[in-house]
Amino acid sequence: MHMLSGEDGMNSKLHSARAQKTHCTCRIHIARPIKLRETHALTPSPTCAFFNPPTPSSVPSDSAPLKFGILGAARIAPPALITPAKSHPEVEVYAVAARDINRAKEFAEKYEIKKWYGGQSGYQDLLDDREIDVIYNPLPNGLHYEWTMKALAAGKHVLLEKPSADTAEETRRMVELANQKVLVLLEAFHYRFHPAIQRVKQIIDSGELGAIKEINAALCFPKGFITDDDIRMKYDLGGGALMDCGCYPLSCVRYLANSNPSAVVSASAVRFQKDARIDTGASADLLFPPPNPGGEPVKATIKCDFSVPNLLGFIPRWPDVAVRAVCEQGSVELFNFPMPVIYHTITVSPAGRKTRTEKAYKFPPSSGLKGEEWWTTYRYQLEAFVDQIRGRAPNSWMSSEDSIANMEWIEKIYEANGLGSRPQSSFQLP
Ligand SMILES: NC(=O)C1=CN([C@@H]2O[C@H](COP(=O)(O)OP(=O)(O)OC[C@H]3O[C@@H](n4cnc5c(N)ncnc54)[C@H](OP(=O)(O)O)[C@@H]3O)[C@@H](O)[C@H]2O)C=CC1
Ligand SMILES: O=C1OC[C@@H](O)[C@H](O)[C@H]1O
Repeated sequence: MHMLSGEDGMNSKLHSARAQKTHCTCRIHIARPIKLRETHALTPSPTCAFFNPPTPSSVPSDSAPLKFGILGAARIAPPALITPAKSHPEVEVYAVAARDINRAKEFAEKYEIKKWYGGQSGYQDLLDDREIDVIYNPLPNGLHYEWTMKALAAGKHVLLEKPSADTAEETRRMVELANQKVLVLLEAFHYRFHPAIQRVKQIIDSGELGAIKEINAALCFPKGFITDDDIRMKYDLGGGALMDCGCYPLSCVRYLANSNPSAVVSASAVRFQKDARIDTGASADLLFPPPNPGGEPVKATIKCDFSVPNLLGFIPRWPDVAVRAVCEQGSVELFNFPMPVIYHTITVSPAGRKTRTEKAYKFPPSSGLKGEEWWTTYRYQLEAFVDQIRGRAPNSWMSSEDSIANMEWIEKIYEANGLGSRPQSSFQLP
């Protein structure tokens, strides 16, 4: 079956041409081509990116693929690791562990993973598997610390889901152990690795729009997306909207401001009816140091929500998933900073000049940076992670200090909104 939902023949041809260019083996293209005013790239097919990426025709013979083991049959594992791994010649998703052996087996069979572990000792058995080089940790936030510490202690590199832990102290300890063991530990803030957010940062840093004055970022989901029994609603597992989706806008404003905040000006939260320690939505006003000596502090607002109600109860709202920076001589906005491969727009409005729209699915050829237009944020992230393990220079990197600082400010916002930090793990390495 070859199904195209493009609006006209011209767009269909563009899609076919792209499929050939990237040697994409996808058979179903559901992306709706977009009419662009000024583009740097065409819109890739999310189907190709998320479900059926091209597979490499040859594997480099100089080094065996890194074998990854997954802790938990988590929903995020397929888009964040299993699918991106298919197009990475140096990655093999080799094993999975789940608390229930049948679940582990089912997951392994579904995703063609060679080995599975289960039962009470399943997670530890996976860590003890000497074949495994790297652990992907997509456990609930409240278990990130314990299982990352155990994985590092077992000598494995770790790709750790966001937010890195429940507290900054936990993140600090994981970073210390990784450094001590000379292992790579990366918090999976995938959006950072994509050209779209990096292009926005480049525009700001270039000074084209003058000094930055204000940044606003949001990540809000429609009501019903997160159910009451989800790990995100459980305090003991490190739940809460600020932890889950608020950590992105926070990370994003810190990234674009090139610094950490200097203060939380105000913070509020909507509390979950069944557990007042859980926020189903949160927002905070932050201040950042002035970009220039003697200048004004930069103002920032972050917002997250698990349950944005539909209009009139049934009409979904336009998703609030944008970051916008207002500078002295104009503004720049990136719509859909967390999932840019599906669709994104960078709108640059220089004061007194024409607004332009950019797209950035791939780095410009002159940069020498790696990537394909269909690469998801996760695929870019995996490339960088493997490069770092292999001792090659990645396209870009997110430092451990950055992860620690994000947790510090999550805690400061929870302190300011009255909910308090998530519980620190009592786990200690033997
Ligand atoms: N980078 C991204 O885009 C995203 C990141 N995430 C992050 O990934 C992590 C997992 O999220 P998600 O995949 O949605 O969650 P899931 O609930 O689908 O997966 C969590 C896994 O944790 C395991 N687990 C172990 N102990 C418990 C416990 N006490 N209660 C519940 N589950 C337990 C379960 O594994 P088992 O199979 O052993 O039962 C389960 O598969 C979170 O940290 C989240 O923030 C989530 C979504 C997107
Ligand atoms: O990391 C995330 O990004 C996407 C959301 O669906 C999810 O709640 C969050 O964990």
